[in-house]
Amino acid sequence: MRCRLGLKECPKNDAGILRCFPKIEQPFGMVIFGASGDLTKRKLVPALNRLFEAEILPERFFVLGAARTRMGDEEFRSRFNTQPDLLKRFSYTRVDYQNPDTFKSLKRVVDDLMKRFGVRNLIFYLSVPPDVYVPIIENLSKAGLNTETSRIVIEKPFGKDLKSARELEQVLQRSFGEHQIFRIDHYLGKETVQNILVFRFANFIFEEIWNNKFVDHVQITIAEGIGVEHRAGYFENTGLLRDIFQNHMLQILALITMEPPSSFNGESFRSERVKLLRSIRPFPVEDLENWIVRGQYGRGTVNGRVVPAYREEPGVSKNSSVETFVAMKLFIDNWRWSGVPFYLRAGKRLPKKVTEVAVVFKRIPHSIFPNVPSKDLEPNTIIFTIQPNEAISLEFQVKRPCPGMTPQLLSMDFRYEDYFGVKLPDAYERLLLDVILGDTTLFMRRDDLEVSWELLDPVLKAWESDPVRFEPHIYPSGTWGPKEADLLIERDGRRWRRP
Ligand SMILES: NC(=O)C1=CN([C@@H]2O[C@H](COP(=O)(O)OP(=O)(O)OC[C@H]3O[C@@H](n4cnc5c(N)ncnc54)[C@H](OP(=O)(O)O)[C@@H]3O)[C@@H](O)[C@H]2O)C=CC1
Ligand SMILES: O=C1O[C@H](COP(=O)(O)O)[C@@H](O)[C@H](O)[C@H]1O
Repeated sequence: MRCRLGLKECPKNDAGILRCFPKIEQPFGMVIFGASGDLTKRKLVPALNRLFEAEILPERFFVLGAARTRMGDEEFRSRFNTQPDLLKRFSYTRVDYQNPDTFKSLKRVVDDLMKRFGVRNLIFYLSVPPDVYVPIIENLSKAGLNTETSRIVIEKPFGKDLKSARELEQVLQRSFGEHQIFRIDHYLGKETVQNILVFRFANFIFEEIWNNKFVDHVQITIAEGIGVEHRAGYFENTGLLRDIFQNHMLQILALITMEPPSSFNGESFRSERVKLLRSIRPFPVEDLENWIVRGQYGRGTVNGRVVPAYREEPGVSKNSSVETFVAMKLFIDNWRWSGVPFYLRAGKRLPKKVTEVAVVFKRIPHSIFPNVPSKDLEPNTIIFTIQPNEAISLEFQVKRPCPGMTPQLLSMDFRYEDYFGVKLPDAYERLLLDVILGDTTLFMRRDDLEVSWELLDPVLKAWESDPVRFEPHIYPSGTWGPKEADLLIERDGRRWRRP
């Protein structure tokens, strides 16, 4: 099938990197608040660099870093390993996020850059901890920078709870139109996450079995081997539930379970996603421990390296009760999924970095094979390996090539890199492109946030109200979390996959 560029094959450069986005015509300026931080260095600038190398970015654009850290243009540029011609478009200015006067100076700097580069469209990227969003938005408005042609990108976790998320939305709506607001969850930019939709809705056979008549349970794992790194300033005020579940986990769950939208573009896709989130059963706070397990990594060994406990990390309180691991069980109360348990887990300092979804089907009702009871036959499973080694696998039974009738489980695997022969574009490449183009399809809508916080707020409040009862269970780094997380699924007669 030909793609929107009319190509039957995905073009790639000699490094095997996918190069098939159309060149953008309209000029833009991007102001990155918090540009001295981790996201800018690890994700935003590398994504801009790849778009630049692919000659996708327009001739006229600039990037202005804005943060409190004192540095000049050259020091800012020296932080990044990118094409020199790209760095020529980078500059830096100091701002105090709380001080309106510094935003007046910022406007002077921006106006000058807009003249120099012939730019009208401004993008403000808030790559700062959530606590700082509101003052930045209000000061952009006071300085008159929130023009009709400007756009604003808000990073997850979109506030800290339902109340602050609503306050953030009110401030946002006062300063920008809905079409100008890009609430980013970068998992939606991942090719493998988007492919869940193509797998489900471009193939007839899977949708017919994608329900409680055939599915026994679903497991979603978002595991990381890294710890909090140098992000204690953010993470100590956030925790794993806000950092990963309120956004990435719930978005993946929604794509796996939502009803088919009438169209991918426009509001239909986003509406079906929100409809699904609304059907998740609220957690019973009276016996929350039976539904949600909190963990915090202790000392241990990851990939052969001895690592410190969370509480020993720089910037972390010595008696911090912030969770670095969460496992939960939930139900989706609708016709399609009624009665099917969903087991979700995410954490830091686990044995490896892997994100996968496993749709586990029911066992056969009766075995016709001598000495092979149905309980010994592993069920069919469809596994979406979101990252790394991106793939989709189907596990099924075949006959072992020997006398008798002995089934053997094997896996049929589609691996992106083997099949397409390209390295997948990073999520931020696609999402930055969509921001520049003004396409909000892969971004969160305000009701996405409303619903996800409505679901998790009672959990956060319960944890805060009884810190002793909900003290996180310490687990050794390099393990799959506290044993309580295993009990969560094992008491239902199931077990976590070891991806
Ligand atoms: N890092 C990641 O992998 C990802 C991060 N995100 C989101 O992106 C945003 C930024 O993340 P990240 O770059 O990792 O964050 P950082 O902790 O690196 O903070 C970014 C910048 O914000 C400023 N900052 C840090 N703490 C405070 C504070 N308490 N008050 C005011 N300013 C502060 C600092 O700049 P200065 O002091 O110079 O002003 C810092 O360089 C967050 O909302 C995060 O959830 C989303 C996906 C992935
Ligand atoms: O949003 C976040 O995501 C990263 C993991 O992103 P990935 O694309 O590498 O899976 C996580 O490390 C970070 O804590 C969180 O803020």
